[in-house]
Amino acid sequence: MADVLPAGPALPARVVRSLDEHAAAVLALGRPLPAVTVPSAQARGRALAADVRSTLDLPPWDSSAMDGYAVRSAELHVGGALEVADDVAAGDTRDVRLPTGAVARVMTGAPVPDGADAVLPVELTDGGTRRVHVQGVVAPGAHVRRRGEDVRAGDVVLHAGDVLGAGAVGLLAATGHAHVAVHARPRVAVLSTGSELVPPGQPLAHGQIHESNGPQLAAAAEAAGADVVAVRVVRDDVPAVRAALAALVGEADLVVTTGGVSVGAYDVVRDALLADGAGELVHVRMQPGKPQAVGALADGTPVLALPGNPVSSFVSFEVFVRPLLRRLLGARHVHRRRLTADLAADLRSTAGRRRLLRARLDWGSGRPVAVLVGGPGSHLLGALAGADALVDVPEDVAHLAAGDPVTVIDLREHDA
Ligand SMILES: Nc1nc2c(c(=O)[nH]1)N[C@H]1C(S)=C(S)[C@@H](COP(=O)(O)OP(=O)(O)OC[C@H]3O[C@@H](n4cnc5c(N)ncnc54)[C@H](O)[C@@H]3O)O[C@H]1N2
Ligand code: MOO
Repeated sequence: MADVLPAGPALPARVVRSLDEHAAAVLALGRPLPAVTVPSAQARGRALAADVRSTLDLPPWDSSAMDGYAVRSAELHVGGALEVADDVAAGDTRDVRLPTGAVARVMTGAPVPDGADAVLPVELTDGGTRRVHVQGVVAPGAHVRRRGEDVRAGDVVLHAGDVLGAGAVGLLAATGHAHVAVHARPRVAVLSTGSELVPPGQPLAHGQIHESNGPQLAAAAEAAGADVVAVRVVRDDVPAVRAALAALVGEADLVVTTGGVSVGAYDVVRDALLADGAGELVHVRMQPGKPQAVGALADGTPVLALPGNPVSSFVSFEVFVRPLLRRLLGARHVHRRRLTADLAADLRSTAGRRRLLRARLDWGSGRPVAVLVGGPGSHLLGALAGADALVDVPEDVAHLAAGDPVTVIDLREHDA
């Protein structure tokens, strides 16, 4: 499969890989980080390190689903009246027993007294507080939430590898877990290289541009669950890049760089990683994202070197960095969801390289239609913010027609 491009006179050799081959090689660099215990209320976005079992039945006792009266359903007759023997609000901790021939007023979420088998909603009565006039009847079991009907004590309610969304945080609290074991968040350092880069907010001289890959990658890493510990910029100078990488030893679980991995005279990340001995240059048969490199810090921390073009670094993050981050995070599902969409317009590609094209999904007709945005150039940032999907054009496809089904990578954030 993978072969090696012949090195030109001055260029180091590159491994040639398909996108999937390189993605698999990158994913193999990481394993889930060790477990840590965190307050459940702060666990959103974290991946569980172990299965979680409920400590109790849910509901923990029979409870009322309606405001009304706890009754013996057999005692109800339209037009009849019954004594209201008790009044049970939510939070009432007494053990109440319903006398024969009487009802107890109950509120939603209140315990249903022993002896009652149903709740008569207040709307089916005159709302009386001493005696209540019955205007309708209910069947046994009506409006009673049975103990344990939702969750049983000891049930596994969440699984190792689940990434916790808001619903899971609620479930942890409801099942009695103040703390939970999750994997540590991956610490990510981002290093942008380029002597042309100037921070946003500072004036640009001719030949300079604002540094945008750093903030972009940091935001993408945070959205993937990482803890971004550094976003730094280095000029195109091999010793400076090596020093910047060395300074990250012990600080990060993953280093992501951009720029300087191609074939230019000042492609310094390439040279710095090779100089450190652990570097591998890769030519991925894809566009954008062709030039890639992988290396390691002195302590073995992986370094993923992405191309500098903003769209290339964005797409490379999606298909190479993000799955590895999700693996470090401990997530069971490391890949984005894929959907089938209809292509909005004809598309030409180049057989021999996989294309990942930015698109916006139009759901107006009920099924997704992929509208390409931003054009093919890897420098075209203008429309990037409007893309919520990447159309995946296989290596061997040169033409697709409007209406053709295509696989798209769904970039929208989902829990789990
Ligand atoms: N002769 C060849 N030239 C290029 C080839 C090739 O095969 N032969 N490949 C092209 C492809 S494809 C890509 S992708 C780029 C990747 O190059 P590098 O990774 O070495 O990136 P740079 O040259 O440093 O920068 C490329 C481009 O992106 C801008 N950039 C870089 N960093 C940032 C940043 N942090 N924020 C915003 N913009 C950034 C930079 O100014 C350049 O315009 O190489 C092609 N060339
Ligand atoms: O492969 Mo480069 O990433 O297009 O611009």
